[in-house]
Amino acid sequence: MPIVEVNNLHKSYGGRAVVDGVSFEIHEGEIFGILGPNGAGKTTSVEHISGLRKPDEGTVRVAGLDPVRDHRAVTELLGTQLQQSELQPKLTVREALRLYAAFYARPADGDVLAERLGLGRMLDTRFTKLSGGQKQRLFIALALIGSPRVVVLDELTTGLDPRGRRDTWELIEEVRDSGVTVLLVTHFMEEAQRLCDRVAIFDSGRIRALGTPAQLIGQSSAAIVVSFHPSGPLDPALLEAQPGVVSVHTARERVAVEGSEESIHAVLGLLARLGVTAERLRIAEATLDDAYLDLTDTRSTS
Ligand SMILES: Nc1ncnc2c1ncn2[C@@H]1O[C@H](COP(=O)(O)OP(=O)(O)OP(=O)(O)O)[C@@H](O)[C@H]1O
Repeated sequence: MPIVEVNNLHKSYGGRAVVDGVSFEIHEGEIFGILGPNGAGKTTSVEHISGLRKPDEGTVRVAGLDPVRDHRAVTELLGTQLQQSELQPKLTVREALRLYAAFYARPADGDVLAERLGLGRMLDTRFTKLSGGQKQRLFIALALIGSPRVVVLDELTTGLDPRGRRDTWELIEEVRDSGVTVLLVTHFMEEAQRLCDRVAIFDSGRIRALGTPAQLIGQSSAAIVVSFHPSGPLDPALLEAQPGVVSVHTARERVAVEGSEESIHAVLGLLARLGVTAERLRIAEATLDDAYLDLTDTRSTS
């Protein structure tokens, strides 16, 4: 049974559809990613799962419960990452964990959680004295303090340096491995590709694509980029005419051909027939970033 079910969700503000018929399911034990440009309706959808918004139409269920009607019960099941501004600067890590533990019927042991998240030696440190990465660890700890079955992490690694981001990814994987389902809202494609079991790409209030990162990359029209220095003159129009080729770019004598897997064989076959050698040949697979740009209208609506 899915732990989260969103079915035909609609939400409008001032007559404008912000969430326009969104449906998806999150399976227990997975890391589910939500991606999309600013204003795509990601946070609004997630706030419906947390019971902070009431759908205009459609249904949302968390472990079979209605987040609005059964708000108290859903709060016990769902941990939400807090925004930085919601913490008192003078609170210590221990005080913050105790304070938030008091909201739940079956809280985790704050000291054990702090230890697990690498904050064991920071228990008496005030919030303002923590580094960006330590603050993020504390937010994850606070999201987990109620022993939730699902944890919602919204733009968790924004503002972190590459090292801090990678450390946080490992933490999120540990959280998933401990049996907690993770809903991750992110703008970072690399993060989604590395972490998420499945991803939904939102755009203008709708889901444009949903699947594993590999499936979404496979759906992208330009799944492969073949680039090389041709040993002799080469007409780009001949390359463009090959089956599976999406685009051809030439920069400083290097030719880059984007296309489907089929295009590799077609391009290499053409070069062989023309007697042109592909020097310094590189074949790169598309990333989730390429798939995202392909699948979304990247204009911001907010
Ligand atoms: N309470 C509200 N009243 C009016 N408009 C709202 C309200 N909440 C959200 N919106 C609008 O709904 C749209 C979607 O917002 P939402 O925060 O869900 O987008 P998002 O995909 O999370 O964007 P971002 O990546 O910028 O966080 C935005 O245009 C926003 O201005």
